[in-house]
Amino acid sequence: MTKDCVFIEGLAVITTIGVYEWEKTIKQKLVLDLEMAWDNRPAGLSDNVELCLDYAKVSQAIEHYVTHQQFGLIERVAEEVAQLVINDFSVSRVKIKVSKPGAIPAAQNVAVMIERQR
Ligand SMILES: Nc1nc2c(c(=O)[nH]1)N=C([C@H](O)[C@@H](O)CO)CN2
Repeated sequence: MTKDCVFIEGLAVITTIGVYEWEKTIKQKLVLDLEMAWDNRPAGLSDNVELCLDYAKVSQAIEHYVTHQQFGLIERVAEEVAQLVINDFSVSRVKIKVSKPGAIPAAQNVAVMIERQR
C-alpha cells in the first residue's frame, strides 16, 4: 500500500453552518485541510496530469458542494466531504480537518478531524 498523499490545506469556504437558529440566517467561514491517499508515482514518472489526483478539481468540487448546502454540525461537513472525495475522485483513504475559526471568540480555532476509507 502506498504512503503517497495529496494535500489541500487551508481551503476556506463560506457557507451556512451552525446548530443555533441565528446561525441559519448568516454565512460563516470554514477552513478545510485534507490528506488524500494517492499513488503519486504514475503522475511523477509521466508528468501526465491525467494520472494525478488534481487538487484543483477536488478543491473546486468541495467548494461548490459546501457553499451550496446548509449544515448544522461541522462533523456533518467532514462526513459528507469525505464521501465526496472517496466517491467522485476514487480516493481510497482521506483524512479531513474542518475548522470553524469564528465559532468561539475566546478560542483561536475549533475543529473536528475524521479519517475515512472506501
Ligand atoms: N462538536 C461540535 N460542537 C459544536 C458545534 C459543532 O459543529 N460541532 N457547533 C456549535 C455551534 O454551531 C457553535 O459553532 C456556535 O458558536 C456548538 N458546538
